[in-house]
Formats: sequence, C-alpha cells, structure tokens
Amino acid sequence: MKKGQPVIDRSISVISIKNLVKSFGDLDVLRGVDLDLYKGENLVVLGKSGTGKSVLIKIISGLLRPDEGTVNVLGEDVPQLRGRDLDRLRLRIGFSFQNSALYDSMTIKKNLEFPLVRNQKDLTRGEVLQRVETVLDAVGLSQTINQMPSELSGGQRKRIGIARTLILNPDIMLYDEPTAGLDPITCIEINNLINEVQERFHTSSIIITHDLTCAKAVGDRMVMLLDGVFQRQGTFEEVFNTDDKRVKLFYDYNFID
Ligand SMILES: Nc1ncnc2c1ncn2[C@@H]1O[C@H](COP(=O)(O)OP(=O)(O)OP(=O)(O)O)[C@@H](O)[C@H]1O
Repeated sequence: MKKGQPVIDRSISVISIKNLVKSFGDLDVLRGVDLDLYKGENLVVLGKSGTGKSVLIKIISGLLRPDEGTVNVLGEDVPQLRGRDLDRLRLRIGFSFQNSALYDSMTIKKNLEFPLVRNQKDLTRGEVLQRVETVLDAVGLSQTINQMPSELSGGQRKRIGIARTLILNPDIMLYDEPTAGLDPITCIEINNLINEVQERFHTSSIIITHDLTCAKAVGDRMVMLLDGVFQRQGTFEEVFNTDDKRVKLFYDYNFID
C-alpha cells in the first residue's frame, strides 16, 4: 500500500477523455475509453502487451489523432491543436520513456541544461544552474553534476532522465514502464522517487507498468485496459478482487513480491 498522503483534488481533471476510439485498419485498439486524471494524482494504467497503452499516451500527447471521442489535457482540446500550440502543451507534460536516453557525450549538467536552454531562452546562467541543482537534489544525485552518463548505474541514469523531465516544471508526468529492466532494489528506489516527485513538484501522473509491485507502491488509483476499454478501476485490491480470468491471469504473470 502507498505511503504518505498526497494532496489530490478530485474536482479538477487535468486529463479528461471521453469515448476514445482508435483503430488501425481492422485492428480496433481503443473501443470507447473514458479516463480522468485528477490534479495531484498518480494513476497507474495496467494492461498486457499490445492492449493500447502506448497508443493512449500518444493520443494524450497529440502524437496520434483519435478516430472518435474527446481528449482534453490541461484545458486544451488536444486533437484540435497544431504547431506551436501543441508544442506549448507538450512542454507542460514530462515524458519519462524507456528509450529517453541521455546524451553520452555530455556531462550530467549539460544533459540537464539542454531542454531548459532550448525552451526557456530568457533564463540567466545563474537561474539555469539553480534549476539544475534543484532537480539533481530532488533525484538524490547532486554529486554526479560533472560526471558522464557512462559513469552512472542504470538506476542512476533513470533518475537523471526523470530530473531532465522535471527541469521544465511539468504539470503532468507520463512514466512508461519506469522500472523495466531494473533490479528489485533499484525498482524500490524508482517507486519512491515517483512518489517524492508527486509530493515535491505537485505533479499529476500516469504510470504505465506491468510491474504490480510498482503499481501498488505508486498508484493512488489504477485502471486496467482489457479488450479496448477500462474494465477494472479503483485501488489495487478493487482491481484484482474479481473472478475475471483475464485479470487473474494478468496478476499471476506480473506480481512478484
Ligand atoms: N502506428 C501504428 N500503426 C499500426 N498499428 C499500430 C500503430 N501503433 C500501435 N499499433 C498497434 O496497436 C496495438 C497496441 O499497441 P501499443 O503499443 O499501444 O501496445 P501497449 O499496450 O503499449 O504494449 P506494450 O506493453 O507491449 O508496450 C498493437 O497491436 C500495435 O501493433
């Protein structure tokens, strides 16, 4: 069960999706998805491989257009946004993806400065350094500021990836399989970090994961995508306390405690 008491405002939906439908040719991936992400909440999206979790994230971030339905993110009608308006919205969303690799030829400091210098040109050098130090402190890696990515462990690189996302002060964080490929101790550290980010930066987050230990540790609420719709939602216990064979199978394959 999750520790701490996050401040969640259920009267504000930072993401609101209604009747979302998306197909590719004959393949109906999303068949009428409804979803709200409340302000300050960590929402875990569960679902076996190929159920459309990445498609959902791509639609939320405007990388894919839905066939039907409404997708509202931070008050914006995402499928209607184009060009700079879409870029501006994306800057308010932090993406922590498995393949969001660091630049190997740059120090940690340069890696962290990069998105800031590119997107917020009015900052002074002192302000940039202060932001770098703040996010490094948040992920517990202040001492690595002058190191190269190759000198860090996999878990540390993951933390720096999250710091690089936080440096733009996003309202929403999207974590795609944050613990994939990490050892159990490092998984616990990343789970703790996701909760610390929620508390310290007041972000609202969607966490996509197969790792049910992670889901349990970080999720204020979870939803499970099954056959193109969210069939189960609630707390961990509410989602898994069912006779639905598909849910039981998912649990048996994915829960290691
Ligand atoms: N651009 C695309 N064109 C055609 N088919 C696509 C496209 N994007 C995704 N799909 C298909 O949609 C389905 C859902 O894919 P998606 O990547 O969302 O799955 P997922 O739930 O994220 O899986 P995983 O956990 O393995 O990452 C898959 O069958 C995939 O092949």
